[in-house]
Amino acid sequence: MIEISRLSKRYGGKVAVDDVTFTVRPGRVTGFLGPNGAGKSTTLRVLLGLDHPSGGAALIDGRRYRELRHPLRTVGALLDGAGPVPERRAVDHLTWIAQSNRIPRRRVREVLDLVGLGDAAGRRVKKYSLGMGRRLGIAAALLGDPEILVLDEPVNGLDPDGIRWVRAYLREYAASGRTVLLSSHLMAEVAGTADDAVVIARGRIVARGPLDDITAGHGSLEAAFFALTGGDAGRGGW
Ligand SMILES: Nc1ncnc2c1ncn2[C@@H]1O[C@H](COP(=O)(O)OP(=O)(O)OP(=O)(O)O)[C@@H](O)[C@H]1O
Repeated sequence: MIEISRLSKRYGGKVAVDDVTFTVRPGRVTGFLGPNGAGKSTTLRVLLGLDHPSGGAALIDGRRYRELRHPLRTVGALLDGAGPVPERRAVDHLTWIAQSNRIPRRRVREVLDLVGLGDAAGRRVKKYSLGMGRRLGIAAALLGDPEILVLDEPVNGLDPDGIRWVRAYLREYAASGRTVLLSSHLMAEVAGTADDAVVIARGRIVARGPLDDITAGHGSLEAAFFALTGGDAGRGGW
């Protein structure tokens, strides 16, 4: 369970996240949706202990990330910017993460096979395509076999096969009673994968709840979003 309560984050005088509250429940895929610059990554960075909140709290199973005893076994994350050393082989990158988190080495092979990189395990990461890099990031998130997955824009750079695989995998993950938070600026992506949605614009939550409730009366998630925000998608585009 993820609980974000009254979370705020300012960078200097700029408010990136403003009094944000929502819950992500087990057994469901929750889409975290908003235009570029809405505050999604900032919220996730605070949740994963990479940034301090200016106010409020972001808790994982009732604790701050830094208080978790086995962080990677509790929550697996894919965030932009935290890539592997390009010279490293994929298998070595994952082995290093596994060893530093007391995760059995055999799990490295398992996750590489799981994401379809079994045959490319020995290749240097700099030779990977964008899509392969995404798959490797997802493999790293899965290493600790966590109860909770937090993925920021996981399908960026993936080909249609990869997108289909991520969708099916996340659905299966949630169906087994685990928790999935999927951040995206792509409405169709969230509409096709999530059970619940949290919609953020300009740092504030504009809607949250079951996807069907949010879209009810609007025809589509896209129509709902523009109705909720008065047609203003925020600072960036979708
Ligand atoms: N380190 C920082 N210093 C200053 N401003 C920041 C910093 N990080 C984020 N911001 C600002 O906070 C706001 C929210 O950014 P954030 O990256 O959380 O949005 P986002 O919803 O994840 O967008 P995207 O889909 O483009 O990643 C933006 O206006 C951004 O410019």
